[in-house]
Amino acid sequence: MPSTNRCGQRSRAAESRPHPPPSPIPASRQPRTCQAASELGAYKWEDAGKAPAVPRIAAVSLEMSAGLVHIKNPHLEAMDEDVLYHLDLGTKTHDLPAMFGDVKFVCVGGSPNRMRSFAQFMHKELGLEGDGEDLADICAGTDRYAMYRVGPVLSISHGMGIPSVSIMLHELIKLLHHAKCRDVTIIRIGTSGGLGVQAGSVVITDRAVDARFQPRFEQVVLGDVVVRGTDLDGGLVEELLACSEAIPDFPTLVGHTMCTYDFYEGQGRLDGALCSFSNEKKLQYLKRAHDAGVRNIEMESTAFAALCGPCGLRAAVVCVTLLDRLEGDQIRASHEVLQEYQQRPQRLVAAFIRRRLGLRTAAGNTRPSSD
Ligand SMILES: O=P(O)(O)O[C@H]1O[C@H](CO)[C@@H](O)[C@H]1O
Ligand SMILES: O=c1cc[nH]c(=O)[nH]1
Repeated sequence: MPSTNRCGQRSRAAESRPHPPPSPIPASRQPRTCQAASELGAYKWEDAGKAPAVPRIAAVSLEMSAGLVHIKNPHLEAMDEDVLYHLDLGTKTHDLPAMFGDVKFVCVGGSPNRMRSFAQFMHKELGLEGDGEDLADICAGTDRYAMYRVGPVLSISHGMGIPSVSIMLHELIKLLHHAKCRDVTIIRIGTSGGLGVQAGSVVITDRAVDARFQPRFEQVVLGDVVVRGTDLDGGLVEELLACSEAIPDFPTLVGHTMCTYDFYEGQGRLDGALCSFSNEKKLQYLKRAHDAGVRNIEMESTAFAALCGPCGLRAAVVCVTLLDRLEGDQIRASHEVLQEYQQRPQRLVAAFIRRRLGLRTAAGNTRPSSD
């Protein structure tokens, strides 16, 4: 495998650097760990008040080996209806297997317009009939998220930040499970702030890390901190990087992505309504992040990885960088430039989907509309 892509931008440094050791946490503050491998074994069935007929671990591994999406919640089995409230869908009101059973690719991103424009772009890239202009929003009954279906591709918006993406993913993963989808690949196509990379570069995430540069996602559950791993699919990273070779007009690299709970202070910005640190401290922090292998910063990747992987979805994160955070905080590029930047992850992911489907011509070299 080449050590750089055509633009010479592959970040080997980010891949080869060992994990920095976890920062010491006093025993009294040690969070309850719920890493993917140990999670099932640690689950207490008596807590759920219902033992399954088939040992759950065996049932789940059967589902996984069949490529099915599985949910790790025994309570769902006892429900006669599942209302996916924020998607305006449900198991009694909709025939989910008929609507979604053959979905193979799910693409998610913050903005409803971006995800509509991506769906229209995929309509063209897949050579489907019509111009794709009249695609219906499947979630039109709610204004929380927007969802479009184009052939085997589902395109869904998730809003900004971990709480918003997490709600959408809980319902989306249940939807894919109820629909009996198999072998689903899910990709976040987003925007981000770069670290030491040229604005407009596309970063394929090899590791999603938190604001302490650790590959973990922490959530308070019933008053305890639960920690989940943030593994992404290494094979997908390589496949996506290989697809970038056919799109030479922007740099694509592999690196760690830092996920924060905030756009301003949480990403070390000096330009929020509040700021509690100096420019010097900010730069020290961002340089430490860069030294730890971080090449971009956004606000969903750890939750995305922590939810998708354990449920049997092959997951990847592909984000364009809108600026280099070592050079500033404000995003000053023009509307036109930002629109074109946003299209870059879409073009790469379209090329990937086309390659997976065996469609050969001009992959990635047409452009989405500028919505
Ligand atoms: O471009 P999207 O997908 O919205 O993602 C990035 O942009 C938002 C901040 O502007 C955050 O949600 C961040 O993760
Ligand atoms: O700096 C940036 C740009 C886009 N999205 C982020 O989360 N941060």
